[in-house]
Amino acid sequence: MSQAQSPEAAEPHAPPAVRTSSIALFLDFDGTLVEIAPSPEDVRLDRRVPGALDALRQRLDGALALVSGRPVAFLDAMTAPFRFDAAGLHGAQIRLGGEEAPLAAPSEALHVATRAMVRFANANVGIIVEDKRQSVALHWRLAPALADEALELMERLAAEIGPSMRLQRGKAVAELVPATASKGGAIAWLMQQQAYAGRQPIFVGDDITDENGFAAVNDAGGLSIRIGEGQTCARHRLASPTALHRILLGAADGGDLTLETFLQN
Ligand SMILES: O=P(O)(O)OC[C@H]1O[C@H](O[C@H]2O[C@H](CO)[C@@H](O)[C@H](O)[C@H]2O)[C@H](O)[C@@H](O)[C@@H]1O
Repeated sequence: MSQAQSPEAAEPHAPPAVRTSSIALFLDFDGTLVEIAPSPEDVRLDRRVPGALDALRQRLDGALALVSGRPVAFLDAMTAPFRFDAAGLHGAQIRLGGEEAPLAAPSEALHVATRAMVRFANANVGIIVEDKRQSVALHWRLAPALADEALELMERLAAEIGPSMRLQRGKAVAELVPATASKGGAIAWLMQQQAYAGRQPIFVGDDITDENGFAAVNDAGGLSIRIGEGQTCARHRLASPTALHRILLGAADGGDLTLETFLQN
């Protein structure tokens, strides 16, 4: 793994000291556990990974969570038959120990915005609307020439909705997300809960949506790891989801599970 370069992390960072048993592991999904695919429903998770995550969760006494822009139900479908602690919808939805706080119903303003997004998608081949109820995404990966127009639409819709929602950019996507939700906030909250408290967090992500998660683990003295290229405040990098799978499968198979395990790849 290489050291990441960023404005705030230009110097190489030594890994923080850590006890073997004291890790809390947070994993993003798209671009991290699975390769980016042409459209949201095309992703495939290596079938060895769910079982490996379950084994790791046991080794970590439960301190393992998925932190994603996807709904928790989607993550469950991907990792079946296992269900993990999860922060879905960029932190708007949290399930801990099987318990999930109820989500507020989406607002009428979000419905209005969703209809505008659907009209835009119907008029433009390759544009996809992903309606996750409390959060709605507009994808242009299959219509890259429409990126500027799609983003302008999303900026306008976010402004029309007002302060209850914020615009979250991602890889060939922009989403309307509840304004109070963030991956960093979700990780910080989980770190205060019994299974996680007192451990050193590791967060692996790949995207602009993961940056405040990286910042949260940096603040907590943990390990931030970005998959792939791009400016980041993560302090370390891995090349690909496959490189992460190697680490997870090796650790699940009884290999080392320390901060160094993540840094030696
Ligand atoms: O937080 P994540 O787990 O990384 O989720 C972020 C968004 O990922 C998905 O979109 C991205 O992946 C798609 C499948 O590879 C790809 O087609 C798309 O271009 C990417 O932006 C997902 O569809 C979104 O709901 C997530 O918020």
